[in-house]
Amino acid sequence: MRFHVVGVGPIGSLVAFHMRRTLSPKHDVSLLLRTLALAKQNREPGWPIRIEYDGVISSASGFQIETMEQYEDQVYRMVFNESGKLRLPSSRRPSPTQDQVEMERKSVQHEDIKSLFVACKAYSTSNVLRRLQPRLNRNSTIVLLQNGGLGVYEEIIDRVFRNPEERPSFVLVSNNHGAWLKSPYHIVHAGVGTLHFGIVPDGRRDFERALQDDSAPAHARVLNLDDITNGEDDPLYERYQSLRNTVAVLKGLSDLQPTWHPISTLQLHMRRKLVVNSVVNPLTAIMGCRNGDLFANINAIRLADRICGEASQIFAAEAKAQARATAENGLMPGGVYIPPALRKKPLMEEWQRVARLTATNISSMLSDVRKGKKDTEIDYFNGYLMRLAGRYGVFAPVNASLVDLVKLRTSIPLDSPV
Ligand SMILES: CC(C)(CO)C(=O)C(=O)O
Repeated sequence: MRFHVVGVGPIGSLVAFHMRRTLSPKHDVSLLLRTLALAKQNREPGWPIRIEYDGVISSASGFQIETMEQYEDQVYRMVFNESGKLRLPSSRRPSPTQDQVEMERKSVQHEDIKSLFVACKAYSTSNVLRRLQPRLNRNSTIVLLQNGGLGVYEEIIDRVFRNPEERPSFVLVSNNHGAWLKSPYHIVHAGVGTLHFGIVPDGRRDFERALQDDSAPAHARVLNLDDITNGEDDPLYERYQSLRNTVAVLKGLSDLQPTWHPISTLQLHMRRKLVVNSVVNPLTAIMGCRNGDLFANINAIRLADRICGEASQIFAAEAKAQARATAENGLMPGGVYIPPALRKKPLMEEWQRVARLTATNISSMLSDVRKGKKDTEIDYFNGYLMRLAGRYGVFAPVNASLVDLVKLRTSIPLDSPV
């Protein structure tokens, strides 16, 4: 089987490296680059990716390379002439109808993508997926590896794959590894963390069936690949084969410490990570400081206290609304359960733990600001919290102010003279 990786920055490269090292050579790992210019940055055979860990450099090669531009360029040249006008196939034939154009487009289309690991920035993900949409279908699997995954997933469902029947399967990942790009295709794995992941339910199949198995004590029940699909006798085998294989690959990336969770547990991990990013990223980006400058600073702690306080109120309101909806549907009337890990104190402890652990890091948002990028992931961190706050009627002025401050920061040139 072929596994594609799009977004070959630090995390995409780290995952591609470990995939290539773990998988047997009969499986392909293709790096899907956005531009031909990126493809030209690495001319070595097999396209080696180097990972530096504790000063030791290891390399993996044998990747296939595809570029999105190459594909789109081919499509473009089939359909349009040099002056950008619709090509007439021959002087005798009438100009092509929209259907014919579509057929030509399909004929130059690359093979379908079965399994796609997406590690590009949150703000470019839905555009990238829209460009790749012709190659993705309901038998494909998409793994979302980026920060801000909850907001990214909602956006993709809303803007790209609107029809649930035709939608690929989705795997969400909460990644805690710290990595940075030393030079193209040379990544420093600075902080070993974990990969928590879960399958988004699709209402067709219970991927967590093993957890209901009464024949085993609750603590001994584990998620089982056979609940995704157990082979060719399954009428939905074609639909879920790529999902099963993708989950098997993720489980096998042992150096990245992966754990497959039920979706409710995964959402908990993602919400905690969301709050960490909503504290560390905007504060480091606005102040131009390292993560480690925050966790012991009294003013940073006071600001973080308000961010975490608002976040915990939002999560509590969300839990109440969900309990109400469940009771209204007559499904499981009962009390409201707010996971203790989403209360203010544990959230405060979590961002301080991560900031201490990644003390020497330059956060990804500060790095975007320093590169002069206009886009940052703020809409997927504090901006996502704000959207939840609006949905559940919670007042979140500190998160709202941070969104504005980060946007102000990126709209004014850094250190412009006064
Ligand atoms: C956890 C943290 C803040 C580490 O730098 C991060 O995820 C980021 O920089 O985006």
